[in-house]
Amino acid sequence: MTEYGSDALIVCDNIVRIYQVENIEVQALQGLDLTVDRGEMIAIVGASGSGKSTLLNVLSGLDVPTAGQARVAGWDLLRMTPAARLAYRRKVVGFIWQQTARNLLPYLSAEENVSLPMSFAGMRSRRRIRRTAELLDAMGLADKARRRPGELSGGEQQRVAIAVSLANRPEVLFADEPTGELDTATGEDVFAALRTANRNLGTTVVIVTHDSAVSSQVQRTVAIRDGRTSSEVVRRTEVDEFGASAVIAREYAVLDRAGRLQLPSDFRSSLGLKRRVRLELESDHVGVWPSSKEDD
Ligand SMILES: Nc1ncnc2c1ncn2[C@@H]1O[C@H](COP(=O)(O)OP(=O)(O)OP(=O)(O)O)[C@@H](O)[C@H]1O
Repeated sequence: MTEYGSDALIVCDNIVRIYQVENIEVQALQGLDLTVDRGEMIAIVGASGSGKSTLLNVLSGLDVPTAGQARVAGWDLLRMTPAARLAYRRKVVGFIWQQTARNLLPYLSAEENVSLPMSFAGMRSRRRIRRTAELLDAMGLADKARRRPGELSGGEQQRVAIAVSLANRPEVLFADEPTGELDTATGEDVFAALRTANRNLGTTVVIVTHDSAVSSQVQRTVAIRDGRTSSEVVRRTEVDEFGASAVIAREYAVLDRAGRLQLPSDFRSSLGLKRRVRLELESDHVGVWPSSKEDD
């Protein structure tokens, strides 16, 4: 059997993150599994406190899980030296925060902000200038390159932030509520910019969001509940016999490596499924029945 997620770009295998707050343990992630393939653009959704930000912090190298395995582009996130962690954060991943002001240096122009990570990486000036112009152009901001963040709208600032995060050609872009502070139309522009990064530049994109306009437009939406992945919606475009295309969305329960899955609570309550269930293997599905009265 091949190793779990061996061909995926991001692999989280049973990750646990426990915070200790004064003698109380908070389990922010409780055995979370997730794989993301290279080139995917996915959304992560979930109620407040379900563990989304903790997961992004782990994946972007800001935080270290208590247990489990997490790998991104071959980097083992539980076993990195401080120097490797810095290199990982500079070269392998890009990050966009919800608070627009946190993404950019206020006293630098848009082009200076985009150019900065390339200077840190030691890129020669001529290449840097060319790439800065290309990135701002791809984000639809060629005419605003000289403006400082304070002279740009919230959506324009987020698009500059996307250009900054793409500067050193990261493998993955992580965005935590990138449209959270924006109105609908501006949020759409930011989402379009992320899509450009994904489609035209080939960057894998992972977005944590409460915004249904975002989560309904990506290929896959992963739902997190109580620090675990609980379900996934996969979307694909189907063309009918008349040539009309429609997006088909299908919801799946997540099956972990050990074969465990969670039955939705409304399924359990409507059939009275409790403590144990009877399983039967059919030719193309598995049947789940309540245990018989006599055995209860
Ligand atoms: N630094 C910390 N110290 C202690 N507990 C924390 C810390 N960070 C997060 N938690 C706790 O871990 C759990 C998950 O938090 P997390 O911020 O990951 O959730 P979230 O899904 O991102 O929520 P939101 O949508 O509100 O941002 C919560 O119970 C939270 O209180």
